[in-house]
Amino acid sequence: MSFTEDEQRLAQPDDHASVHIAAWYMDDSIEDQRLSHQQNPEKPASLQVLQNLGVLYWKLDADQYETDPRLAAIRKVRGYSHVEIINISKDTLPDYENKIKTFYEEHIHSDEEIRYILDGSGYFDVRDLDDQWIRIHCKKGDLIILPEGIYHRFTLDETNHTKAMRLFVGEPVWTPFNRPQDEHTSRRKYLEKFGRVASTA
Ligand SMILES: CSCCC(=O)/C(O)=C/O
Ligand SMILES: [Fe+2]
Repeated sequence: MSFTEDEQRLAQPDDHASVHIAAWYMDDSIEDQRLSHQQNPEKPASLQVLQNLGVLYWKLDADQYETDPRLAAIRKVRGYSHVEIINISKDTLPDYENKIKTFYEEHIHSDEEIRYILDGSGYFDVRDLDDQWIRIHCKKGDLIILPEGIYHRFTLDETNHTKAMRLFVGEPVWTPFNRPQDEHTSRRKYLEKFGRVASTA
């Protein structure tokens, strides 16, 4: 498939120079996962830090998602043929308690995780290369891509509601592989691409 210059430009992730992302290194407290868990003093993580871990980010207009040319270009250029919407709250998500537990287990996937927040908010936590948690506060209009093989988890925040679009290339596979997965092909690929481990292939 070929793309116009316009589509390629529109599909470019936001740049750390022009966009601020709400992300920070977490404290070690085992208090309620929905709290912000900022360190004292706070230790922000820039979009550049996240990009170095393979995380991509766009700020879009969630009120226009059905007609947004930027979202259309991202989907076309990156091949996201599958789209579905998940509405996460006690009243809207079947099997809510189990799902919330599963989302917060540290895991990887064998594909990218692509999430576009249409309403509400929540936290994606990702491990950096020193195994520190970075918490990303995703709100309405945030589209985030976590690369294949990155250790991560998700939780609602204190608003207790996230409505998100989940995108996928082809037939979706949502399977989480809970840590430890150090021998998993996707984990090894991730470390070869973004980590400090030399390729053995
Ligand atoms: C905000 S979408 C729900 C979380 C999810 O799908 C996932 O895979 C978390 O890692
Ligand atoms: Fe996940």
